[in-house]
Amino acid sequence: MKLLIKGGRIINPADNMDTVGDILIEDGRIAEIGQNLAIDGAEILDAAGLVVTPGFVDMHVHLREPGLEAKEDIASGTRAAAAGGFTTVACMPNTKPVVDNSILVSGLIQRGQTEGVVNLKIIGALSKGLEGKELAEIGDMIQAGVVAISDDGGHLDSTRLLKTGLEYTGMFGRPVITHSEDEELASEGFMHEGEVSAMLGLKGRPSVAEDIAVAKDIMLAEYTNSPIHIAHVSSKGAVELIRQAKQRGVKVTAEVTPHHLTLTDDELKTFNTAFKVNPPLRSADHVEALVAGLKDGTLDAIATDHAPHAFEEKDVEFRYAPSGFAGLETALGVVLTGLYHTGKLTLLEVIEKMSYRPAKILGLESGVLKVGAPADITIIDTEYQWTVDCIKFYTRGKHSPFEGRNLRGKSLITIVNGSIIMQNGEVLK
Ligand SMILES: NC(=O)N[C@@H](CC(=O)O)C(=O)O
Repeated sequence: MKLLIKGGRIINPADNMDTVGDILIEDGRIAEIGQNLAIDGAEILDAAGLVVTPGFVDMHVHLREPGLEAKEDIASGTRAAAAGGFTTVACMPNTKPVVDNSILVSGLIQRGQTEGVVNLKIIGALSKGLEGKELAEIGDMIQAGVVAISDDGGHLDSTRLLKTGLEYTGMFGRPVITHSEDEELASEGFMHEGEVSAMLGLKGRPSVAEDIAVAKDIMLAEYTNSPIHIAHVSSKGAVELIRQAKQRGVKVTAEVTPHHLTLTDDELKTFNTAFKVNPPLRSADHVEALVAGLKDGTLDAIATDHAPHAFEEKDVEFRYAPSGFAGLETALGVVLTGLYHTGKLTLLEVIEKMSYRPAKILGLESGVLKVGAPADITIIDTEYQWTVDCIKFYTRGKHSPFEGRNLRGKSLITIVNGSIIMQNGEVLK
């Protein structure tokens, strides 16, 4: 089967390519990139006026399988990914049971192949049951194919366990991904600690809880000389700590979410649970530092932290609602509207942080447009205007902090391993 994408603006961050041209796909891989390609028998996809990019890679999603399928499962979550322009997602192990052994990992990889419509990568737990007491079967899970190890959902407060986990995971060249928020300071809070939390009378999760945890986690990575990846960075202190660590040569990478880059704690004034998330939405000074950190490369990747919950779980009083919300279907629109159309990031930078960088961090072959690479491609319209309507989401998580917002920019076509799986917003499988 041959597919020819014609006349699109091809942006490939790996080699700073930004040119109008054609891409030929054959047998699931990129066969040729060039001008005016004419191939007999190829299906033609007209991309004139559109941007052709490496398929997006979301290195931080919660697909809730196994055990929490009322919130999401691999079928619904990977369809949401396809709708959002993602061709690969890596799912976190905070499921029921926790993904902390190779049997579960192999099962999920298999489910990904039968139920998933995009490439599914698995992240295994660092501690058994996410309890922070004993190491999970890290070596076995890496052999079974996990791309990283993480106790995401909470901070691994045990320095001893994190040190051993880093040493062990580092031996395999894989990163430990940390949810860096000091539990003792943060766990009783509902939102960012600051003026707004004082006004609302809600206990806060102070930014220093994140700073302390990031400092500690980076020190352990530096000591063990092992790769660490800081998930969903949200505080300006954390950005500065990561910046300094990179200058010292620590093997640290970091991600930031579309919501932390564009929303502040002001939104919480409505007590709308769609804005409740960990780490919390912070004040404008933090948001500014995150955008600056993304721009200067301190923060490597944009990841959604797609964390869907069942409608009725979120539809309760603020205090009782679980943290997290759907992110896969709004990510590109939010980032283009908030960062690209405002001139804060170039289009190449946006694409780099949504495809090339996260693929590199996870050691994937994708994230690039080059001959021989898997044909994972996203075609986007940067000018497409649309309004977020959660009811239309493919994800089961029908809460989004962007509900009702007008966004500019959308992925129109998602191609996974050479097959078109989403076209004009509709997932075809
Ligand atoms: N990000 C969130 O607010 N929620 C995540 C877990 C977490 O990282 O707290 C979830 O799994 O629901």
